[in-house]
Amino acid sequence: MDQPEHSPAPQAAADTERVTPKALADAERVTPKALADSERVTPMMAQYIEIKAANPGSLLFYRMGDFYELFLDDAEIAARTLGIVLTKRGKHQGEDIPMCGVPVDRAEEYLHKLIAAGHRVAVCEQMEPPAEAKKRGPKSVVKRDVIRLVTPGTLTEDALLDARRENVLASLARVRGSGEEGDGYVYALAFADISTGSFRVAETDSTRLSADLARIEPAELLVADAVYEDAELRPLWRTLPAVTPLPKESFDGATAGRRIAGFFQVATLDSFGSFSRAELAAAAAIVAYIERTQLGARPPLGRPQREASTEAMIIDPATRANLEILRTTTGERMGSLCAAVDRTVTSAGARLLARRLAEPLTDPKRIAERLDAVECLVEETSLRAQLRDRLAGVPDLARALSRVALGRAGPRDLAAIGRGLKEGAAIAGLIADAPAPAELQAAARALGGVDPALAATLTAALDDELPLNRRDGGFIRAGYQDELDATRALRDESRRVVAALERRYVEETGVRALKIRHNAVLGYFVEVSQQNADRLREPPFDAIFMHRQTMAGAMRFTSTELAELEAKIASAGDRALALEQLLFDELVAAVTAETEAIRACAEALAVIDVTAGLAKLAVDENHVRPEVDNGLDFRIEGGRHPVVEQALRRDGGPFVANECELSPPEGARAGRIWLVTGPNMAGKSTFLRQNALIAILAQAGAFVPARLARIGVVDRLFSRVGAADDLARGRSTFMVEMVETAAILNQATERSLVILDEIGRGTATFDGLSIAWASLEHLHEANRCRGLFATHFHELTALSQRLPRLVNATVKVKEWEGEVIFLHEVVPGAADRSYGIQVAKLAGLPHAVVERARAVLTELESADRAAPTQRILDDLPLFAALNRAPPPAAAVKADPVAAAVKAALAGIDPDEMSPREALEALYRLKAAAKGG
Ligand SMILES: Nc1ncnc2c1ncn2[C@@H]1O[C@H](COP(=O)(O)OP(=O)(O)OP(=O)(O)O)[C@@H](O)[C@H]1O
Repeated sequence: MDQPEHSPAPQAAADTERVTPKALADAERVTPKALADSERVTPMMAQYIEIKAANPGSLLFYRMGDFYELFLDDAEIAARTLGIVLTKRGKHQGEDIPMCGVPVDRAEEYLHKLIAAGHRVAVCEQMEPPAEAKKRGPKSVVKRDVIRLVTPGTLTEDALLDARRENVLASLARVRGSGEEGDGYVYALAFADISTGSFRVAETDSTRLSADLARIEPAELLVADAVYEDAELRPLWRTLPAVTPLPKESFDGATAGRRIAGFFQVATLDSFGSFSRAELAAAAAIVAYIERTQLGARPPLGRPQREASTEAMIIDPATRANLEILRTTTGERMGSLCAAVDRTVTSAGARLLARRLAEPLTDPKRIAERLDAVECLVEETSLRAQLRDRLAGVPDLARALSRVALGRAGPRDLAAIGRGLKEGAAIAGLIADAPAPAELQAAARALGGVDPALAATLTAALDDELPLNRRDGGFIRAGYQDELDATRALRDESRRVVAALERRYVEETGVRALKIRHNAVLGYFVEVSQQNADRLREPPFDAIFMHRQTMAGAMRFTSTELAELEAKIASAGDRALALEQLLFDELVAAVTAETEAIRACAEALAVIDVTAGLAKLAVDENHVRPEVDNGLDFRIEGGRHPVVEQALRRDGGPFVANECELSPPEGARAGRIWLVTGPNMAGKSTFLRQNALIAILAQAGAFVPARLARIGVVDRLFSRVGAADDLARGRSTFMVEMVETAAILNQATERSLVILDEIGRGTATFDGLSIAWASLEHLHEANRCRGLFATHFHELTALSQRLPRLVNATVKVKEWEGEVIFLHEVVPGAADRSYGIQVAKLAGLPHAVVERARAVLTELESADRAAPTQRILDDLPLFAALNRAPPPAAAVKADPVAAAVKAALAGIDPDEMSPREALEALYRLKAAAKGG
């Protein structure tokens, strides 16, 4: 059948309804009512202005026919961001009105670009057909309303989302606290992903706020106006993609509980567990914002889960960036820890894995539960393979469910839920037959929580090939409903009757080129060429055919018979479509009734996918189960860097495994610090990072790239590796380095793991050496943390004489015919030189520069480099600055000089000495103090 020849002209309305530029520009300043009353404003513009003013801060997508139009500033912003043509729509008082438009069927693509560029968009739809408006009079405008605010944190469409990344909306509440700590405020974060339904709350404080935000990675953060304006916090906003200030009422503690209860349709929050005032305020702000942006539609949010502040390993933003946990420093997934260990086969699995890596656990019991599950699937090879096979066919249940709940679903979303539930049931069966540990059993139970009849109904109701939109119809399977089948048969039969009628007319008139066609304006009509038209206008045919339209070269007619047939076809087609819409609503209702159970099912599938993926990784990459307990050990044997190892393998090179022992020495109550020296390019940074990554993997519940790993839970992980400017915050490279070092020295505890790479490098040698020296002493004596400290200041190795838990380690190299060969092997001891010049030569520095550098180095080395170090060690114990008790007795005992002086003093009795004997004793003491 022919398509309609043209659709109603989308621009027609704009042509007739003139826009007043000044009025539009004033839209946010002048009351809409006043403007609407003004005679300069057409009814359409009055409507536009009113809607624009009601949605400040958003670009307005104003629906006109097949386009969303933008006007004035909105148009200029959109045209610039989207790279589309900016046109003009009329003039007023000499001013042009800028305008641009995007076609409705490509709106998602443009929305995506605008949101990614940090804008928010109010989508304004026509709420009635234009014909309806006409009935109210020629000047009436089509009713329009904003049906949704699209913001970075409230997206649900697949086209707008990254399948493998969560899209988190967070809110930060601040209330006055009673405690003296920090800045006197209590903070809480609430964070939800409305595309999947997760919803959590956690308390935080001013010192760990940035670490928590880095962990949560919100796409959009909501804060109260006053918090937004806080000068102390402002720099933090710049690190986030979008921050939305809201009036303080959104965070009002008095109404928070009621608002949350209202959203979840419960009378009280008692069954939700207990929440602090700040937590309630944060959760209420999220709920209110969702209601505002979704205009009443309710996404399938789970009840807010409360997180204890000690639940996750704290990792500050700099450490996350340095260790490239979810993304590399250049922002790509490829090359990150997450990409290297991800073997999941579903996007929900990939999202959960990223979340687990972003927040490793600190409770050995929960870590062991995850590890038990991974271990089970490491051993059960065939179960693992079967699970992964099944999982590969599981669609993104959570996101489909969210669209269903928000009324944005198409037939494919419903089918995805049906398919997901069916696969889920099969997966639950596989696990039930296996000796599965608690975590997998719990997941299998969740999979069994959905009524199997739902999946059966969805499969029976929905066709195999489905249209994208419900309004297109044609998605209900034949045989599902008798009434629909009968109506469709009538519709299709009628079409055959049209074809038969056409054949009959051809025979009766003898006009072979006669056609029955269809368009939106005329409906069905008979069309013949101009030459044949006269035949139909003569008796006897003029009694049958009535002239409708003359075209260039063709003439159109209708007949009573055709009109009757048309009515029958149209009504059957409409009725079939209407029946399908009813059935669609019924299916939506059936799915919505099971929201909680389906969400639990989606989560369980993600858990199984992550577990099976980690098991596959462990087998493929030869990872082992780490032992994680509440002690202070950190012993890694045969440790490897998961990312570098895989990269080297691609290039055909072997990775050299290394040991790391930071456990407390016999009798000590704090762990060790390794001082790693070694030539450039030897592998110091790789070694440092690999141990941090092993800690993250172990506490996330994954097997680790090592032969053995025993780890006492790490509460906070710090790393200062490499240096980068933070020009946005006005900090130089060295300043950034010092700010990060300060945070470590102020916050690291005995339970922490600290990775410091070449601190003090960014300033003059002696300044740098002194800072590195004092920092190392502080870490050892005050923080007492486990740590790895890589440096090119060889002078620091002398400190191990004085600091009992400091161990020197170096990365081995071989020198051969003046060239340096990297062995990448970490061994006890100190490096004697840097081989910087050899590395520079390898890098292709001009020959003349290399030779000159060698000469300068020889000069410099002839000066005695050890002397100043020895003096600091002997005469200036920097720990005195710590204002703490003297070094422990063990340290004194270990120092032969101190022991000799002590022994000499013990043999002296001043009351029994002559002046000469006293003078001799003094000389002996002086000699002993010099180590002589
Ligand atoms: N254990 C290892 N086995 C094999 N190759 C390694 C190993 N460790 C490092 N490498 C290789 O050596 C390169 C240099 O490593 P890395 O950057 O860690 O050196 P570095 O000692 O920190 O150097 P610099 O002091 O110049 O910063 C890496 O890119 C990697 O390819």
